[in-house]
Amino acid sequence: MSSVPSRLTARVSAHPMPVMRTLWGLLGRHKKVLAIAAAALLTTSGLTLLLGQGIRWMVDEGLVAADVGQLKLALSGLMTLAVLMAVGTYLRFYAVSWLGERVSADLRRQAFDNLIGLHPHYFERNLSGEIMSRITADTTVLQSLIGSSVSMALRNSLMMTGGLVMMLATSPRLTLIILITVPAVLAPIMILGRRVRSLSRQSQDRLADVGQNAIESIQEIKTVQAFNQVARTKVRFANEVESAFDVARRRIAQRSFLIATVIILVFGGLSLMLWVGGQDVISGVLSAGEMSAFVFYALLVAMGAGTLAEVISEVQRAGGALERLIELINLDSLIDDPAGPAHFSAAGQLTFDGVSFAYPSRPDEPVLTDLSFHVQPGQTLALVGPSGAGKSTVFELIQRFHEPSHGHIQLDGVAINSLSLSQLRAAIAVVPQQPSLFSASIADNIRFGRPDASDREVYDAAEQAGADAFIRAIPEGYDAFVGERGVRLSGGQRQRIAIARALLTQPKLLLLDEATSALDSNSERHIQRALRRLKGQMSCLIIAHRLSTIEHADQILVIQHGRVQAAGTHTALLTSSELYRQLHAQSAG
Ligand SMILES: Nc1ncnc2c1ncn2[C@@H]1O[C@H](COP(=O)(O)OP(=O)(O)OP(=O)(O)O)[C@@H](O)[C@H]1O
Repeated sequence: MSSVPSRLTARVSAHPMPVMRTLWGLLGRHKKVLAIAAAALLTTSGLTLLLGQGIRWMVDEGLVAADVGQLKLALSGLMTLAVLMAVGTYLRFYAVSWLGERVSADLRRQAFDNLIGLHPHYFERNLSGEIMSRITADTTVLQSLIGSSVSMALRNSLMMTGGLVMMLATSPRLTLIILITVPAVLAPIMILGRRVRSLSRQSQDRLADVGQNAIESIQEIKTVQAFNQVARTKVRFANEVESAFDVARRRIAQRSFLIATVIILVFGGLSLMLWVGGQDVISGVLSAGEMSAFVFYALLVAMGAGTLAEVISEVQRAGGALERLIELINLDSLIDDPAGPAHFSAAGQLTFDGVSFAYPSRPDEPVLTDLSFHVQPGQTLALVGPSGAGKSTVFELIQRFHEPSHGHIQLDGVAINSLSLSQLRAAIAVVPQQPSLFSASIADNIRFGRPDASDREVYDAAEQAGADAFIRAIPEGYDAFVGERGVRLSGGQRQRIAIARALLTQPKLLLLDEATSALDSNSERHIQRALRRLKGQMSCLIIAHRLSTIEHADQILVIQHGRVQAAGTHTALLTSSELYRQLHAQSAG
């Protein structure tokens, strides 16, 4: 949505040098193909230049001298050159396109590899559609840059240089006229090119907005339709599309103007040259063959300049795309593995020691203040409190999605930020408030945290989570496809699959955030019995609004405004805490 500022692109455009260095680094990994491409490029350019000499030979020795033998010889020479050029061009095209595809695939992977490990806060600031457009659209721009533009630029620069040398050798006077034209061509290219570049970047950003807008509306399609917002959504989308079109239109207008300017300047110069050169041939200073060869080289130079103008603006466009990709690849995660992770074997003892925290997006609003508690291995701790008190935030901190601003969190006596993220997360399993399922089968969803689990283990976990019976009642059973984000299942069914998924990983610390809120009391009792059977094998932290579900917890923390208001067992709290009594009465009523 356009109202959300784009952080991805907030940074001012990077200096071109690091961009070129990165590009070179990426290409440098494929030295063999690069060498083939370079050799083919040099050869075909050299051969093209030789063609001019073939033409001179054909005109002077064959046509003007009226010698059929020489004409034949010249033509066979030209034909041989053409065949060699065909082979060279084949190699060049293949190698260069291969490099384009390879580098964009490498970049796509690097960007995704870095993204998937970034701190979750990053994804709150940057919309998923926008990030995906970086990985797909920007890498495609790059593929065309390396796969054609760079090669075209190099080829045309070579031709221009070679053509100019040959022109000088043929007629320095005429060359002078061309040389005067060149700066007149290059100056407007540079100025207009810069404008095209900035518009290109804007154009890419607008496109990303369009993608994000569509993704959100489609993901929330039922909300959009139920609230009768189809027409307004269409208008909003249309505005995004039109604003993207408008920037694109301005970009192509600049670019068209750039191309038109180049054509006029180049052909103006050529006409001047033909006028002067034609007079030289008439007065006998130049031979007809030399004049033909000169025109051929001049055309090469002119076409080279024209193509360069076009390619330069494309290179600039891709420069923007590459800058953004490099930004993505080099982003450091705020949550990272420590340099030397501690040696660790989890038992499930958890300690919060004076923990305070505010979300990075609202640094001045403390969500947790001086929170301390202790859970022994195998114990169950319940967190209760009004909505927004900070209970789910406690779970986020345990999983190290954020760092506390003060205080320490320890798992089995080790600070969690001195454990590697995989050590920490292997010890924990979570059932979130809104369980997320992937568009795969039920079995695959349960296996998500332990892909190598056997069918038996999957069935057992489902049984403990009270899911086995309903899964078997579905015609395809465990192979049933759950739809995107699990839309084909009910809320309670999704919750039970999420519980099965968590139990299957055999965690030492199980975090249940309103995990049974959508279940009927029968299914809920079934899960509670299963959890009691597992007591001792894992510690359990439960957030619940229905207090009847946590009455048996070893310890209950009553949290309000991010602080512990009271702590104790159910019976103790009923007498000691007014807030607990209120919450209890509300949840019972
Ligand atoms: N990503 C976030 N960025 C900024 N603020 C957040 C974020 N997530 C939660 N908050 C804020 O932090 C506070 C605590 O939220 P939290 O989800 O921990 O509450 P809770 O006690 O679990 O509530 P509930 O019982 O409704 O689930 C709330 O005021 C919420 O608005």
